[in-house]
Order: sequence, then C-alpha cells, then structure tokens
Amino acid sequence: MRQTTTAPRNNKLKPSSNLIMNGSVRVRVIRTLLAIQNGQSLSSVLDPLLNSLHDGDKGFAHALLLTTLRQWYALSRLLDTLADNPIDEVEVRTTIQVGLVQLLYLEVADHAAIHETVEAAKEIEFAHATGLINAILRKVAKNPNKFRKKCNKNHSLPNWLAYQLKQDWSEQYNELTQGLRQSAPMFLRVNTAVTSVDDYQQELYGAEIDTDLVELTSGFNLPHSSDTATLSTQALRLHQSTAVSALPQFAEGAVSVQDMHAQLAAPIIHKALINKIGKDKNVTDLHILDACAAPGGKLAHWLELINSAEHSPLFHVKQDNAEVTAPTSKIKLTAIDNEAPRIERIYDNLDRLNLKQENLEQAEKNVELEIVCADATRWQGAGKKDTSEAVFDAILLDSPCTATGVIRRHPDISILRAEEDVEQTAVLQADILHNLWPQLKVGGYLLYVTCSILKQENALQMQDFISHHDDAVAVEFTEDCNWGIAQTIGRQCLPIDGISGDGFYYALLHKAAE
Ligand SMILES: C[S@@+](CC[C@H](N)C(=O)[O-])C[C@H]1O[C@@H](n2cnc3c(N)ncnc32)[C@H](O)[C@@H]1O
Repeated sequence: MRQTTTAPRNNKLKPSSNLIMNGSVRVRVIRTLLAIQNGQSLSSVLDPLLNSLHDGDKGFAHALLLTTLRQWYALSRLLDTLADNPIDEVEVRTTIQVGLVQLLYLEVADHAAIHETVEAAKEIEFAHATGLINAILRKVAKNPNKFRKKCNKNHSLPNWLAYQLKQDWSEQYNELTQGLRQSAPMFLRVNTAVTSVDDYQQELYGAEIDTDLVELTSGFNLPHSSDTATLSTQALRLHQSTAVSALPQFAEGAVSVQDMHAQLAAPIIHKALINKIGKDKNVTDLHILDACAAPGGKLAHWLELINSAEHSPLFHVKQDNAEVTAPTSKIKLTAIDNEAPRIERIYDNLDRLNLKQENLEQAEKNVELEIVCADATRWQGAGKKDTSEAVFDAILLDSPCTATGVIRRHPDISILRAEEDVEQTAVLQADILHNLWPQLKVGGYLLYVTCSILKQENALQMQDFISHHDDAVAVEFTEDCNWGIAQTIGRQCLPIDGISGDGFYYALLHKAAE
C-alpha cells in the first residue's frame, strides 16, 4: 500500500520566515532548519548562517546543518520510536534531531552534545521540553551503536519519494537510497580553451590538492548513417572538497566547479551540432539555443568548447596541416531563463571565465551571445509572437525538474518537494518541449537534460513526447557510453556511491523531415 509522508509535522510551526541569527551555534542551526521547514531553500539560508558565525564555528555549523538534513527522515522515524508519546512541536522535534546527529554522526562528546542541545532548547524558549530532550538524548548516548544501526537501516527520504524510487529503480533501490544520504564529491571542469586537464591536475598537485582524472566516453549512432559519433570528456574529482579560493587560477577562469555528469551536456550537443554541419556543407550561420540556462554552468562549457580549437572545428578546420576555410562564418548563441536574479549569475560566471561578448570578439571568434529573460513555454526565438519559426540548429534544454538527482548536494530538497510537484514539473517540461520543438530546424538536435532520477520526468517524458511528434527521433546512445544506465530512450545516471556524479538524465532527439 502506498504510504504518505511522515515528517515534518509542521502544524505547530510559526509562519515567521525571518531568520534571526543570534544565540549559540546550535540555536542558529535549529533556526535555520525551522526556516527550511517553513519553505526557505538551503541555498538562501546557508550564507546568512555561516556569515553570522566566527570562522572557528563555521565548519561545525555546516556539518551539523547538512548532516541533519541528509539524515532528516531517518532521524525523524527514530525519534518516533524513542518517545513514549508523539512529539508534535516541530521546534522540539528539530532540536532533538540536532542532538541525535551530534551523538550518532558527528564526533561530539556525549556531555557536550546533550548539555548544549538542552541549553539551545532553553534559548529558543522551549524550556518546558528540556526534560524530554534530555531524557531522549541520554537514552541514545547509552547505546549509540544500536541507535545508529537502526537509523542507518532504512532510507532517509519522505515515503512518497522512496516509494517512487522503488517503482522506478527496484534493482538499484538500496544502493540508491543509501547513496542519497551521503555527501557528494566535488568535481572540476577545466577550461580547455585556457589550459589542459593534465597541466591543471599537476598544478593542483603542486597546491597539495589531490584529484582523480575521470574520463567519460559517450557514443551515439548518427541518424541516417551507419556511423557512430564518439567523444570523451575529462573531469577532475577532488579527494576532499575545498574552498574555490584554494583552487589555482580559479578567479582567472581556468576552472569551474561542476558535477561530472553535468559535464556531459555541452560536449554531446556540441558534437551533434558538428555532425549537423558536416551533413550540410552550405551552412554559414548557425543559431543555437541554451534554454533554461541560468546560472550558466553548461552555457559556459559550451562557449569554452566553441572557443577551443581542439574541440571546435567550427571555425578552424585543418586538413593535411593546411588551414582550410572555416565551415561556419558565424554562431549566434541565445541563452534564456525566466528568473532574472539567476540570469545575473550567468553574467558573473561568464565574466570570471572571460566568456563575455567582448572576450569572444577579442578572441576573433564570430560568436554573438544573446541572453534573454523569458518564459520557455511561450518564447519565440524568431521574435514573432505566437508563430513558431524553425530557427535553431541545436537546442540544449537543461529542463527545470524536481532536482531529485542532486539531493546529496541540496538535502533540503527532500523536505521542500511534495509528491504533487512531480506531476506539475512534468507538465512544465512538456510545455517547454512543445514550445521549443517547432523552433528547431529539420536536421537539428535537441538535447534534453534533467537532474532528476524520476522516470516520469525522464524516459517516460521522452516516450510521451515522441509519441506525439512524428518528426522526433531518439538518437541511440551506444555501448561506448561508460556512464549511466540505458533507458527506453536516453540514459540515466544514478548517484549510488560516494564517488559517483549526480543523478542526471540525457536524451538526444533528432528532427527528421515530416
Ligand atoms: C536545471 S536549471 C538550469 C541550469 C543551467 N543550465 C546550468 O547549467 O547552470 C533550470 C533552469 O530553468 C529555469 N526555468 C524554470 N522554468 C522556466 C521557464 N518556464 N522558462 C525558462 N526558464 C525556466 C530556472 O530558472 C532554472 O534556472
């Protein structure tokens, strides 16, 4: 039988969303958790929390907050077994869970964990519950191994999400749900227009930052041909996460932080675009689209590839060491997103990476960059209202999604998302696809990407789309791909262990003549 979600029981949660940052570290973490349960995202409350603290307290606060969020539902279920009577006050539940994390997951001495957590309860005016908080934490402190085992036994997700993952990934279910409770590794994307991956890895080594080189190979069968396109992408995985300020030449744009599976998007659509040009020798102007582009991670990667002679024969084609006229005289890259504040972050990222319009001109690349704040369910690239015109040679659609594939990095998602969001998100994705598809030229490619691990947003979404569009052909990924799991359409990456990338889904569509 399908279960409904348990925690959070926010019937007693005060509607205030103003985050008051005073009191002890634990008090501030508890208030931050209450704000998240009130609907605020982790990314909006993390900086106010950390900025309110002395440097010496930031690490502990960060670990306490993130670990509590990652173990939230498991702790909540454990708590239900520890109290004689149901505990309904959300502030009390939150305070106890913060205490439990210290005892079970962080190496905080028992007496400090219990005393400081009880003091925190007094500070946030829950003195009436201090006896209960004290009793529960003492009980757990007597036998932490037993309670840790109990807490770790099952998933730490809301029941609706665990149920759906069981439906979608029965074989991988245990690994996947345990994987989602862990922290995610940090990956880097080296800007190959500036330096090579090998050289940058050496530079990191010199700065005592150890990394593994991750080589991702992709292959897909070219439509109307027996040929296969293969490409390889290199990412660096840090052995230990570090502040970006410690990364050599970060401010100068030599490197970006980007998950290894997110680094597949730009190379795949770029390779598909090159293939399209190869087919159509008369192309002189290309118009390509990054729909849903903010904050610009994949957009910047695409521009880096366009800028890099190694990856981009768009401007420089060498044959037998002789420079041959470039096949493409101009590329217009349009990027859209419907959230103005997030678009500001595109400008910041391009600025740091020296990929703004003036930088592209200085590099003598005939690339026109256009950034537009618009709703992708309605926006028309040709500018004509309500009339779709096929103007794009390639479209990267990094679609809005439930972001269930990045829960390790944003553990607040499991608290903030509700079951009904999946259906709503799938409708939004279908609307965006429906609006963009007619704007793709015949022979063009659309790469559909999500960071969701739910089939409804991924393979099922694609199946539904193709069944309604006779001119949409799913391009088959080949066995060369050393990432993801083959789906009816596309491939799905799952975050199943401490070294894997995030839960991305990829499907490449080709537009055939109707
Ligand atoms: C997965 S994020 C994109 C991440 C980005 N491609 C990157 O690599 O940095 C999805 C984006 O879709 C945008 N979005 C959501 N609904 C939209 C809509 N109707 N039209 C345009 N953009 C939308 C969100 O603002 C968000 O920035």
